[in-house]
Amino acid sequence: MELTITRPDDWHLHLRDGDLLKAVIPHSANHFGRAIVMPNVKPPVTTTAAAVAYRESILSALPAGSDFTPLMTLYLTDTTSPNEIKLARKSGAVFGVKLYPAGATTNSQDGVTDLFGKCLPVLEQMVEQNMPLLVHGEVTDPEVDVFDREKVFINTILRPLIQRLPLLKVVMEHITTADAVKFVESCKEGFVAATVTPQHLLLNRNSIFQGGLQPHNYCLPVLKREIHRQTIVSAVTSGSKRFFLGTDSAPHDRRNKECACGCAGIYNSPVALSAYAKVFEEAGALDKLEAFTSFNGPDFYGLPRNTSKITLSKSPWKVPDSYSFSFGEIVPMFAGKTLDWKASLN
Ligand SMILES: NC(=O)N[C@@H](CC(=O)O)C(=O)O
Ligand SMILES: [Zn+2]
Ligand SMILES: [Zn+2]
Repeated sequence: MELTITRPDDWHLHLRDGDLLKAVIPHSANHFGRAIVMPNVKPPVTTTAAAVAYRESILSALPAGSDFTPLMTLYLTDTTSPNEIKLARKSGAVFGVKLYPAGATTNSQDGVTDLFGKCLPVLEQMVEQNMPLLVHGEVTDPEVDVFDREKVFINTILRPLIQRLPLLKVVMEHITTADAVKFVESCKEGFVAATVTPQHLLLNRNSIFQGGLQPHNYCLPVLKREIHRQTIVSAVTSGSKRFFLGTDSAPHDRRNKECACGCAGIYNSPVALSAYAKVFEEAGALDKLEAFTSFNGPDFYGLPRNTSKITLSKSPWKVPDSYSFSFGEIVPMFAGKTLDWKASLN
């Protein structure tokens, strides 16, 4: 069986920098036309100038002949100025501003401590400039159970934010709960949308503990109960325009995953399209796959859809146990497993 679809984009991607960037970028460039590149590198990309420089380094790390296009983002801080948003829009290189609640996830320590107290003028300028806010939607209060952090974030931050700024475009990144699905579906279409990762469509929280601790299935927001996974699958395969592909592919060196205090993040770029195809096939919704992978994202961002194509074929392939580089190793999602669908650019 073969399926030819418009080339997908990845609306949530961590490309890192330096050697790691060079190591992982071919896996994205092989399949995706564009990607929204997350700004949580060290130091974080907090200015337009830094975003433009980061973009240059991504372009120079690309394999020869690749036409992959990085879409840059700014890392919102307590001190980001409204003028920075104007500069971002003017640059033509920046397509979103990322909200990391301080301490919520990898390299979020410079993130926002008080969104309403510190960032309202910036958010108002984002409405003005039609600049989307991309949200890591979890509260950081240590009193809140780690499995409830997304739900509490929706109720205490997101809902009030949208009431206050109904014209702000918001992408709830990497949604993990039925609460998030319900919330996104309750908002005005075209203003609030969500990205969905392969892991939150195919795995539930059992997979973190199956047969012993599985660090390579640990990401944030952490995997949830099966009922949440099923609700997200239904939403995504329903054909709704509010949900689109964002892998959240987040490479970490094996040594930083398999240790006493392992990093959060799943490296899924090499397997993402195979994984999404499996989800839509199992739901009997392969006819809805292309909208999710290739239409809903650009439509939301107001960008043209890609014109080139990719073919997904039912030809089983074995995912490598790991990818080795001079500096270390990265273990991908579904390492060592055989996947049914294979993607290749036309
Ligand atoms: N998703 C993750 O578990 N990790 C991401 C950060 C993020 O997207 O929250 C990373 O940068 O490693
Ligand atoms: Zn995140
Ligand atoms: Zn991410």
